[in-house]
Amino acid sequence: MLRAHGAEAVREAERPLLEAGEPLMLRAAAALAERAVHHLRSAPFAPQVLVLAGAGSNGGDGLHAAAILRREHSLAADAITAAPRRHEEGAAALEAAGGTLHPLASLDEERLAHLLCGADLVIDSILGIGGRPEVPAELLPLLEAVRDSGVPVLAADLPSFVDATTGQAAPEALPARETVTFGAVKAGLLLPGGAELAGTVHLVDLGLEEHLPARAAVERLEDADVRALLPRPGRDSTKYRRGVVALAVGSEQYPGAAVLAVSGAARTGAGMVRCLAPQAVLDLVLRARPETVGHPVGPGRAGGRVLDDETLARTHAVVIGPGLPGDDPRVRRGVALLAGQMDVPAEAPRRGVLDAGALGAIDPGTRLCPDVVLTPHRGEAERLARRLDIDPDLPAPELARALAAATGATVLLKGAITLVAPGDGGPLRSQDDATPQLATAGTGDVLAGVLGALLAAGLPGPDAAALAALLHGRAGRLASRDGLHPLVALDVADSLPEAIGTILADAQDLNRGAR
Ligand SMILES: NC(=O)C1=CN([C@@H]2O[C@H](COP(=O)(O)OP(=O)(O)OC[C@H]3O[C@@H](n4cnc5c(N)ncnc54)[C@H](O)[C@@H]3O)[C@@H](O)[C@H]2O)[C@@H](O)CC1
Ligand SMILES: Nc1ncnc2c1ncn2[C@@H]1O[C@H](COP(=O)(O)OP(=O)(O)O)[C@@H](O)[C@H]1O
Ligand SMILES: [K+]
Repeated sequence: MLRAHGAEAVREAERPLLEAGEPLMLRAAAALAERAVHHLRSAPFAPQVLVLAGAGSNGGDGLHAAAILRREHSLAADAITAAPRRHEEGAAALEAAGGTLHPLASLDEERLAHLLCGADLVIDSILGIGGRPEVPAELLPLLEAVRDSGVPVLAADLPSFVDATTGQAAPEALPARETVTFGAVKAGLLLPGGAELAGTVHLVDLGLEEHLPARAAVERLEDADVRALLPRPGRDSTKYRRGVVALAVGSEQYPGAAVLAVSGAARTGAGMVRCLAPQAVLDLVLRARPETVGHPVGPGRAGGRVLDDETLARTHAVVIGPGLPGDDPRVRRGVALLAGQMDVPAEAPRRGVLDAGALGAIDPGTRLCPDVVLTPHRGEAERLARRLDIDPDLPAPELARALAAATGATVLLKGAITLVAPGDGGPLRSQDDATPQLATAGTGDVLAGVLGALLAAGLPGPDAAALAALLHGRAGRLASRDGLHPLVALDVADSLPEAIGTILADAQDLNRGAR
């Protein structure tokens, strides 16, 4: 699991080390220089490095790195000082190593273009964790020139003009090929804004770990977490023990959503998938997925329960919403079931997914638990926020958190980066596994099914949600050959087994699973 921290937590963790006289900046600079050398390994003869240096400690990192590149790697490294002041110690080190510092104010357009023309790598060390997401006017031409030059950028600690805690970024901030981050991954590198600019994140150990708070600000599941979390069938498994998921999905208007959600659940390894839908929808579902257990709903049954007590007691999670109009009786009943407002046996499921049409049934009085996951995209999240008297314009992390706090449910906010705000107030999860090819109708229905299967298997809501986002994203990447070609939603469901298998096989511990 990747654990990221905000600026304050990092400063607090650094404090005791700095007080003990640990040379943190020199360690950071050495690591930065090493990564620069790595990036220049296939550069032409006598490559040149240009450091953009601010006046704070981030500038110090860049200037010391340039000095190390000169002293220890005999590379031509010079700097542009991007603030009226400069980091004096770093500047002295670079000058002592024979480097040149060009004050930005002394460079006209032509001279700047000339410097960039000769550069093989730019190190962005204008601002680090002290940075705010606004670019001063005098720096705009510099950033534009670097961007236009196409020279690869290595960011020191985090891309400049990104908020290390929230990820908010100035629109003019420079995208990096790699970010060499010091001591701890910064939360802003995993959140929308910063994540798009960071490139690959390379963490440098500065010995901060034991001083960081036990609780991260943002977490991200990685392959090893999938292997730890994903339940695998064993010799004593039965279809009931693996988890039974019931999906109230699909209507006359949107029958296909049922096929997609059911396929997502089945392909994730649910023990049994029940589908509660009108007969015409069930016919379609059964043609595509004959293993589905159908429960017809419709005229004459609209007021009554679809699953009897015994069946409900042997169902472990529900998915309500894909392909349902807001006034469908299954929505009202499903939300009431998950909110504990229905007269059902104690074993009836209180965990599940509320998606699409079901999100409209949540009002200020709805109290849910963290094992219920709401799965809005941005538009749905904003509509829900208005109904719950939450500012719909909040940045995504705050919006997800506010919706979770207001409902008690876990909120999975879909997007290029999918955020999960746990209903119990636990650390925000941020998953960046997807491809823009997933931006096509119906892929969200598949996600709801994946999540339903994981909840039915017994995973806690926040883990199930982050894991579903990861598996769905990976399946999307497989189905589109890493974003190369278009996909349709059913391709995503069909790629789930391979996505899962590839992650599990990578651990070479296949014999732990079923044989
Ligand atoms: N504290 C430590 O022990 C270590 C810090 N290190 C580096 O130090 C960095 C933090 O250094 P600083 O606290 O000096 O902060 P920065 O170097 O990030 O920023 C310097 C100052 O610039 C100003 N500023 C912020 N946003 C601005 C904007 N948009 N336009 C113009 N000016 C702006 C602020 O006054 C800020 O304090 C880290 O990111 C890391 O790179 C490393 O050397 C490792 C050790
Ligand atoms: N630009 C994008 N990059 C990566 N993933 C995306 C992008 N746009 C959408 N997605 C993903 O595609 C899915 C779309 O879901 P949703 O909007 O609910 O679609 P639908 O309602 O048509 O099923 C979500 O999982 C979302 O995270
Ligand atoms: K930086």
